[in-house]
Amino acid sequence: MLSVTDLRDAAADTALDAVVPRAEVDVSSTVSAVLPIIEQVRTGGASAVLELGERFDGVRAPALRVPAEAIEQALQTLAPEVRAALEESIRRARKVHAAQVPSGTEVELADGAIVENRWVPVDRVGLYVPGGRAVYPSSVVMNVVPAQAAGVQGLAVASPPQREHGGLPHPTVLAACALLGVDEVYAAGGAQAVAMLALGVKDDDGTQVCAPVAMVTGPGNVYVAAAKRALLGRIGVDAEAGPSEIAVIADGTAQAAWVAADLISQSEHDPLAASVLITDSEELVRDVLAEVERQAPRLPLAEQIRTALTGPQSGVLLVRDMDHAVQVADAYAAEHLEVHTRNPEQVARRVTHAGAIFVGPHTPVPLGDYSAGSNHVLPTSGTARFSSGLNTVTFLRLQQLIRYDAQGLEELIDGVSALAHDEGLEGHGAAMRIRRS
Ligand SMILES: NC(=O)c1ccc[n+]([C@@H]2O[C@H](COP(=O)([O-])OP(=O)(O)OC[C@H]3O[C@@H](n4cnc5c(N)ncnc54)[C@H](O)[C@@H]3O)[C@@H](O)[C@H]2O)c1
Ligand SMILES: N[C@H](CO)Cc1c[nH]c[nH+]1
Ligand SMILES: [Zn+2]
Repeated sequence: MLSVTDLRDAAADTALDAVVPRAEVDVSSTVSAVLPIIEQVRTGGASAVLELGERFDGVRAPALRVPAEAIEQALQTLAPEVRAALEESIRRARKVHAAQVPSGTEVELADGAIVENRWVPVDRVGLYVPGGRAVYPSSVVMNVVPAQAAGVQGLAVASPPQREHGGLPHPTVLAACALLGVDEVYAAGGAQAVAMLALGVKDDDGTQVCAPVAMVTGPGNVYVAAAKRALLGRIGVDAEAGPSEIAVIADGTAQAAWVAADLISQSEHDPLAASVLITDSEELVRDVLAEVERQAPRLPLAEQIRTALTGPQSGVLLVRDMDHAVQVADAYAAEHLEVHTRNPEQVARRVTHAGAIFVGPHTPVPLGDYSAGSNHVLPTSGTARFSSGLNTVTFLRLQQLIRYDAQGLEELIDGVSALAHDEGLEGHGAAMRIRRS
């Protein structure tokens, strides 16, 4: 299923970012498809969101805002083993995200000259929880926990209406909200959900149904990522966390069956999901390909897995050695990178471009998808070169408080006047000198 590209003889000046596998359909090529949806929500409000749900999710939600009783009912009927697993995921995630809260600092630069750095949470955020091809209660945890750790006061969750559940979001999504103390939940998916959160929507009678948020975070398919990009500026967004990706760096010591299972795991998310093996071992390539053929057809989502693994975004890259593997992995900048090598710690520390790195054979990506304590909302499509995964700081703004007294100011009046004069902005210098006693 996976095509093999041999990079061992590639010239030293080969542009690696041009040879790594990438999907043909990406966020930029999808923005034009979501603009009319955003416009429809802007002009049509809540009823437009419901209509779009009917069109894209095949069901009209009974109401956009999920009633409190439905959330409570979902918690009451949650299977005990799922509840216990969710509670453990929440417990671990809370510990990790609490440790990300930065402390403010106050710097005294001279007598009467202080700059304070303080972290302020975003007031109100919209958290997107996917629910098209699969449902993602785990994404409730991954969105809500860092937002709460940051101290965000207003949390609104949106997740697509489910036909099998009368147009409500999936009951485990609702139960996860209840466990985390979130009661503002909307039955809305895709670009229309992002637009609803960003712009706010009213009922036909003018009643506000969803108030606008300052920021939208969360993973989703390419339509969700495109809507976040289209609305950026009106709102803040987290990294582009689109169709899932896994890259595995492996050498001849790797267990082929485990590597194959992990490559398959991410490919079941989306036909656009990407699975990439980077190895210097021809023998491992042969064994992994055989394992993929053996394992994939046994899974319920076998057809989707085949589509993802045979797409241009997936493949095997045969490299010269582990140095070359690190260069290729950096060029690919995977959402998730697994390292299955003789010295996984050493190799992992050398890779700088990856949303998250899973070190060693006992740390598979699905562990991080649900319960490792790390966050699974991670940058895709090479954006790990400049973005982080969702974290507590995503929901914080660094604000500076500048406090100078007369003595502190006096020391800088001449310097600032000189700089202002040099920029041709004499009013700036004058505003300094007027304070000279
Ligand atoms: N990178 C990450 O951190 C991360 C984490 C979890 C999940 N994911 C990804 O999230 C995605 C979840 O996708 P999903 O589809 O299951 O759920 P989703 O909720 O992201 O998307 C479903 C919505 O897509 C919209 N949609 C579908 N077809 C459309 C069309 N033709 N035009 C306009 N809108 C359309 C619909 O409005 C629907 O509600 C997967 O790609 C998965 O890999 C990524
Ligand atoms: N692998 C996804 C991130 O790309 C997260 C997830 C949730 N559930 C299963 N997997
Ligand atoms: Zn996953």
